[in-house]
Amino acid sequence: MPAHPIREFLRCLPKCEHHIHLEGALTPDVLFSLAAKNQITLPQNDEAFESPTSLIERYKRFTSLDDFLHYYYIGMSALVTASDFEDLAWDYFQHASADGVAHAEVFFDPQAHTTRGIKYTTVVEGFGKACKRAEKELGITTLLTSCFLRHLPPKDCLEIFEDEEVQKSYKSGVVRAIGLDSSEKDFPPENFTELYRKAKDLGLKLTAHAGEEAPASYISSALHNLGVTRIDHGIQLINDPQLMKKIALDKTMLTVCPLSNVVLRCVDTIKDVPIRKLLDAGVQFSINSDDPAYFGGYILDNYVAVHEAFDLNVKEWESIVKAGIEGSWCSAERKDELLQRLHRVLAEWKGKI
Ligand SMILES: Nc1ncnc2[nH]cnc12
Ligand SMILES: [Zn+2]
Repeated sequence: MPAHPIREFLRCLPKCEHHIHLEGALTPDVLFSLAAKNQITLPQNDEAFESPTSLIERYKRFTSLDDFLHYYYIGMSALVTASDFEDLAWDYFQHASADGVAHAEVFFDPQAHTTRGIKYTTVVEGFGKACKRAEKELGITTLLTSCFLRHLPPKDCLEIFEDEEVQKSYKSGVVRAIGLDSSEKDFPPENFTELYRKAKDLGLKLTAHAGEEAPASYISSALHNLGVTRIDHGIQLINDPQLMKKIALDKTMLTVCPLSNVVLRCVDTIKDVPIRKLLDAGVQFSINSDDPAYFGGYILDNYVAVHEAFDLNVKEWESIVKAGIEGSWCSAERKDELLQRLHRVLAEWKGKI
């Protein structure tokens, strides 16, 4: 028997990760070494940037989503070359593989790089190479999602969406989905209706962060005005029972990020993440890491934290992992393969936990 049987059981489950910002996998150590290599000056008037250790300490004291985003955008300014992006994503995929991730749908923020003079093609070349390598060497199927920064003017988002290289990446299938992220309050989904209409016309998959800090009305707006088929975070859904019923009925998946919600103070403790309420209401959701280098854990740490807080039984874990597989944007064959793998793992663990 392994020393930590529950952790090992959760590791063995064929997990799908749907909510991980690749830039959020940039650890303080890598951030400092890239900044030195690329001659990027980190803020000198903020003592958090004295060393990787002081940065880690600062990450323990985030007060809100915006407080985190301030550090997130500074951190990613150290990324310059295609190989910086590739190494970052490869580091994430290795962690994901060690945690038993079978399929990973990963976000990146093009505008956070193009607005500081990095070419979109550089970013996509690096991330794309790491995705291919993860498929080949780790057996993880992948999907790249380009997120738009909602704190920027919608016309800027449209402009980058229409850029020739960006369009090429969609049409070639290197990037297959769009998302909406960054500061949430005061930047409602309906501002991006035209962008999402155009993305839908291209056949891209659609998701958006909604109901992380802002109210459940952001979730209904993302569904109705943007036509998304998935909601990132969505924890405020529990404040709108009618909408919760509809989301359960439609099998719209939420990508819940428990450690993130605690660190960014959307909830007080993991026990306040509405896992039990979502399960009881029959809402489909997956469990994800969001920004693992900033929130103290990768996907398995999130699974373990949920297990410790809610003491879920095997049936409940089966339904969560199954929802993640069924809600993934991979092929029907891949879903079947993962469902079969899930059944094998459950059979192997029967009676052991
Ligand atoms: N949790 C989060 N919410 C919104 N935007 C983000 N970008 C990276 N992490 C994010
Ligand atoms: Zn996120």
